[in-house]
Amino acid sequence: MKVIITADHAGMTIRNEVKDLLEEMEIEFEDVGCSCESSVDYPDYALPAAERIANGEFDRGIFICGTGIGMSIAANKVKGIRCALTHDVYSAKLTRQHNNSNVIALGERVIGPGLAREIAKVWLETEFDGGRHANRIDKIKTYEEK
Ligand SMILES: O=C(CO)[C@H](O)[C@H](O)[C@H](O)COP(=O)(O)O
Repeated sequence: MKVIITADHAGMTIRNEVKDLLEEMEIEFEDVGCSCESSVDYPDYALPAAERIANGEFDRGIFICGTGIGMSIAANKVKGIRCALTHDVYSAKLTRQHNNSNVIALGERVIGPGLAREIAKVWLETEFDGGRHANRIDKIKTYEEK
């Protein structure tokens, strides 16, 4: 699995926690910024990172901002992206099993780094259930093709 990570200025602590987790799990990843503490605009990071998942360069993404909302709205504009804003472990598991989410968004002004790590770990470890859930995702894909 190859994972792309991005964060705006409000997500740097969780970004570093997630990078530590990925190293521990020996999962290949690329961190595409932001690289500074000054204010940046989350679409400038979410949209290109999401495109690199949609084009097959990466399998999954973990996008972090203050609430996770801006990153998730932007990521979900990219065809083929199913980004789940996830602030609890149960949803992290279910969004893999049922939605086959390929991105999670996390909000550093909402949850702490410890919970973010647990959410990311469960999300990375959980497989898609397929079956009836695949039919539902196919309906989203059909809509995207219109
Ligand atoms: O998009 C967001 C809110 O939905 C993100 O949380 C941003 O990180 C946030 O808006 C940044 O806010 P700031 O006041 O510019 O630091």
